Amino acid sequence: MKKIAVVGTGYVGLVTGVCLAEIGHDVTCIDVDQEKIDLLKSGKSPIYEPDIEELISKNVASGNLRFSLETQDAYEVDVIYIAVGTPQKKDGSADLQFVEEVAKRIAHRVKNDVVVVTKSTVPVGTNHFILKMIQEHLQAEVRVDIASNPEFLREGSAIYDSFNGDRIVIGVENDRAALILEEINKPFNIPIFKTDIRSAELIKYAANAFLATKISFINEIASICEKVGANVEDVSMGMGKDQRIGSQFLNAGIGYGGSCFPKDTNALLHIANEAGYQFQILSSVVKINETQKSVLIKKAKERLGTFHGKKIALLGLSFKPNTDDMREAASIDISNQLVEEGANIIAFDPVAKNAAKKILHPTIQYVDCIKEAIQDADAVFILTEWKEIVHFPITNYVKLMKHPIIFDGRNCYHLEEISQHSIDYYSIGRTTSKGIDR
Ligand SMILES: NC(=O)C1=CN([C@@H]2O[C@H](COP(=O)(O)OP(=O)(O)OC[C@H]3O[C@@H](n4cnc5c(N)ncnc54)[C@H](O)[C@@H]3O)[C@@H](O)[C@H]2O)C=CC1
Ligand SMILES: O=C(O)[C@H]1O[C@H](OP(=O)(O)OP(=O)(O)OC[C@H]2O[C@@H](n3ccc(=O)[nH]c3=O)[C@H](O)[C@@H]2O)[C@H](O)[C@@H](O)[C@@H]1O
Repeated sequence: MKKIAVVGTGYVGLVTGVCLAEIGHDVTCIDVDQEKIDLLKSGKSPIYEPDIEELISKNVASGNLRFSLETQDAYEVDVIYIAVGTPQKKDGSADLQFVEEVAKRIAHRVKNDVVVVTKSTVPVGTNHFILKMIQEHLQAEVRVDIASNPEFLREGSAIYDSFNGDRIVIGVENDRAALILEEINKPFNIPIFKTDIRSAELIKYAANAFLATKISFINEIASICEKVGANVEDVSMGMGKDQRIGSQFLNAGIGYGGSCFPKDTNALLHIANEAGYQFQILSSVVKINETQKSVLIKKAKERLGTFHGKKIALLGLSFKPNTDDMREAASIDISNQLVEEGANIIAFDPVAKNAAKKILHPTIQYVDCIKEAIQDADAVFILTEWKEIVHFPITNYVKLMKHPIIFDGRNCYHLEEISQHSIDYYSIGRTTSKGIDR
C-alpha cells in the first residue's frame, strides 16, 4: 500500500484516485476548485461517469480515499500523480500552465522523497521540464524521481477501462521509480509496458492520433460509399474482421469530438512541426474531421432548402454517449449554424442538458423526453447515439412529426427497418431512405 496524492480531480484525476483507492492505496485527491472539493466531500461526483459515486462512497467509508484543497498535509505522501488539464493553446500546442503551477507547488510542499508521476497528456520533454521546475524551487532536501504514466481511459467507461485496460505504460529513467510504479499498479493485473520517458510521452499522442486516423479514414470511405451506392457499415464490418485492422473505431459519423482527440491531434502536429517534420497524414485527418462536422447540415440544406422558421429537434448533445462532456461536441457547430440560419431548435439529451445550456445558443429550448422534442418538428438531427435514442420506437417519428425527416449523424437505425415506414432518412455512408408513400 502506498500513500498517494492525485492533483486535479477532473475526469482523469478523479477516476485515477478512486481506482487507486479501490485497489488498496491510501489516496488524497487534491484540487484548487473549492466547489468540486465540497461536492466530492458530500459524496457527489462533479462528473457524470458510471459507477463513480458508488466507488467514492465505498472508499471514503473504508478510509482509503479523501478529498482536499491544496494544503501542506495533502503532499505528505510517497507518490504524487499530476492529472491537471493540458488544454489547447491558440497555436495548437498544449498549454502547460497548470502542470507548471503544480510542479512549483510540489516543490514548495514536499518534505520527504517522492515519485512525481505525470498522468496528464503532455508533449515530449514535459516530464523533464517538471523535474527541472521542481528542482529549481525545492524547499527541502529530498529526492524527487519522475515517471510518465499516460492515461488511456475513455469517458463514459472510465472506471471499466481503468480495471480492464490493454496495457499500463510507464516511462521511467531509474529502477526506483520503476519498482514503485510496478508495485502500485500490480493489483490492476494489466500488462505493464515499461519504456523511457520520452517514448511514453509520445505513445499517448501516437495512440490518440492513430484512433483519430481510423475515424477520419472510415468517414472518407463513407463519403465514397454514398457516391457509389455501398453501405459503410458493411464495408467497416468486412474490413474489421481482418484482425490486422480490427473492428473498433471504424464507425462512420459526424467526426470525432471530445476533450482529447481534437486537442491531441493538433498538439502532435505542433510537436512534429517544432521538430521540423511535416506530419502529412495527421494534417489530413484533422482537416477531414472539420469537413465531417458539416455533412449533416449539407444534407439537410439540400432536402429542406432553408432552415428559416423550421422547427428542428436535436437528439443527443454530448460528444458521445454516457458522458455529460460537451467539449468539442458536434452539437456545438451544428446548433450554431442552424440558429444562425433561423431555425427554432428544441433539444434533448438524457444527461448533458445542464452542461449544454452553458455553451449552446440561449434561444435553444430543452426538453426531458424525445417525444416532446420531435412533436411537430420539421426535421430531426441525431447527434449522439445514446441508448435512449437508438432504442426509441421508429413509429413515434411517424406519429409525432409533421412529415418525418431524420438526419442521423450516428447511423442509429437499420435501413431495412426504416424503409418500412414513411420516413425520409438520411444517414452517413448509406443510401437514403425516402418515405414509402412518396
Ligand atoms: N478526459 C479524458 O478522457 C482524458 C484526459 N486525459 C488527459 O488528462 C489530463 C486531465 O484531463 P481531464 O481530467 O479531462 O481535465 P479536467 O479539466 O476535467 O480536470 C482538471 C482538473 O485539474 C484541476 N486543477 C487545475 N490546476 C490545479 C492545481 N494547480 N492544483 C490542483 N488541481 C488543479 C482543475 O480544477 C480540474 O478539476 C489532460 O492532460 C488530458 O489530456 C487523458 C486521457 C483521458
Ligand atoms: O486521451 C483521451 O482523453 C482519451 O480519448 C479517447 O477517449 P474519449 O475522448 O473519451 O472518447 P472516444 O470513445 O474515443 O470517442 C472520441 C470521439 O470519436 C468518435 N468516434 C469514436 C469511435 C468511432 O468509431 N467513431 C467515432 O466517430 C466519438 O463519437 C467521439 O466523438 C480515447 O479513446 C481514449 O483512449 C483516450 O484516453
